[in-house]
Amino acid sequence: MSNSLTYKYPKIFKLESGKKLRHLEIAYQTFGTLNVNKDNVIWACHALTANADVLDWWKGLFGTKDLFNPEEHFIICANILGSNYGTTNPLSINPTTGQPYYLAFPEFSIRDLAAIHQLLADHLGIKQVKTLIGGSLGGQQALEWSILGKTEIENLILVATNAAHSPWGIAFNESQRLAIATDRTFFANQPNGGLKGLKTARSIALLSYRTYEAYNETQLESVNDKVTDFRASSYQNYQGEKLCKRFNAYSYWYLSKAMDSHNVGRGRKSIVDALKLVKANTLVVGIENDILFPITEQQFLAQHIADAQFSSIKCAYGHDGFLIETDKLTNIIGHFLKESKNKKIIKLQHIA
Ligand SMILES: CC(=O)SCCNC(=O)CCNC(=O)[C@H](O)C(C)(C)COP(=O)(O)OP(=O)(O)OC[C@H]1O[C@@H](n2cnc3c(N)ncnc32)[C@H](O)[C@@H]1OP(=O)(O)O
Ligand SMILES: N[C@@H](CCO)C(=O)O
Repeated sequence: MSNSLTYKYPKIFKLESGKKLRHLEIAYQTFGTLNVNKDNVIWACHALTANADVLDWWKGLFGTKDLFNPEEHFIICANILGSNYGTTNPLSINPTTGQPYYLAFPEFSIRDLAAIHQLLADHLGIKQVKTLIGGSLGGQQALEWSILGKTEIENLILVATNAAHSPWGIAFNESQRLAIATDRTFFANQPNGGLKGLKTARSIALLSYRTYEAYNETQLESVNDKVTDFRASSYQNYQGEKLCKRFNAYSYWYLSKAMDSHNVGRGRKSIVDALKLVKANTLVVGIENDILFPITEQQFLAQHIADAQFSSIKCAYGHDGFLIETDKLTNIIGHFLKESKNKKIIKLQHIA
């Protein structure tokens, strides 16, 4: 039912910056079967450190017993450029030197990630996506892809994301890169270069993914006499080390820069004009106490994307709630998709 595949793009991929990437490989997974009408595609875009296995990291929303069910849908998720889960990334071999790229990897943008989704869709012969969904950096890609307008996207679901990355978000990312850059091994260009820095970067990032309340709920001490060795300290260390076991500092560096670059208004008349280019039935979901992508950003998206619906969920976790609150997302998205289907039937009846 699930397939792990790689598409080797036969041409040179031209990045938004004008730089060129040879030997682009896109690692992706599919779940389920494309139906005869080719109209059951659900395309998920992953966030910063996830991978193409959407049934693993978004379980509860994607799975045999879930809303996006591979027995009914053809689910596709591609690992993004720069990430270390199979797609071309800074540790891949640079065909010019025969050595891994490391810091010679070209910088890329969210728009490049969207263009690569388009390449894969073309390769798979997919002209229509029933539902395109992404949260956080995944939502940024989904939005850019919808604006690109080359594939017909029936439903677009944007969760905890924005139209342009905020100064606040960029400042968080820059602080994480500063942490990586203090680790001199990062500049030695070796597979585990910068890991100490990456640990600190994840610790900083976590503060933006969680909330004051979440730390109180999970890390409060049960005794009052401690002066050191706090649970919250151990949690930060643990989370930093956990990421270092499955990621690398170079991918993190480049992906965080791509996130900073996100601005749908770039090279277009304005952000508002760019949002007007979205043709899909759109649902925007915000998390009420998300400090990284505050709810005003999703309200803005819903205000400027034609006929978009807006919904919010409560989650003590904050931003990472988009990965955790799958029951709430299932309710909201399920309802939206039902309404969207009814609207389509009424439209078709009208035409007939
Ligand atoms: C190959 C792959 O694994 S890639 C796919 C996995 N990653 C992704 O998809 C990226 C997106 N996912 C995420 O960002 C996260 O997994 C989330 C947001 C969904 C959940 O985060 P989690 O870290 O699981 O939850 P939370 O913040 O509550 O932390 C729980 C962990 O911290 C540990 N922990 C909690 N308190 C402490 C403490 N005081 N000291 C040390 N460790 C602690 C728990 O034991 C638990 O450990 P575990 O992850 O080994 O089970
Ligand atoms: N926790 C998410 C990032 C939040 O956008 C991840 O590690 O991918």
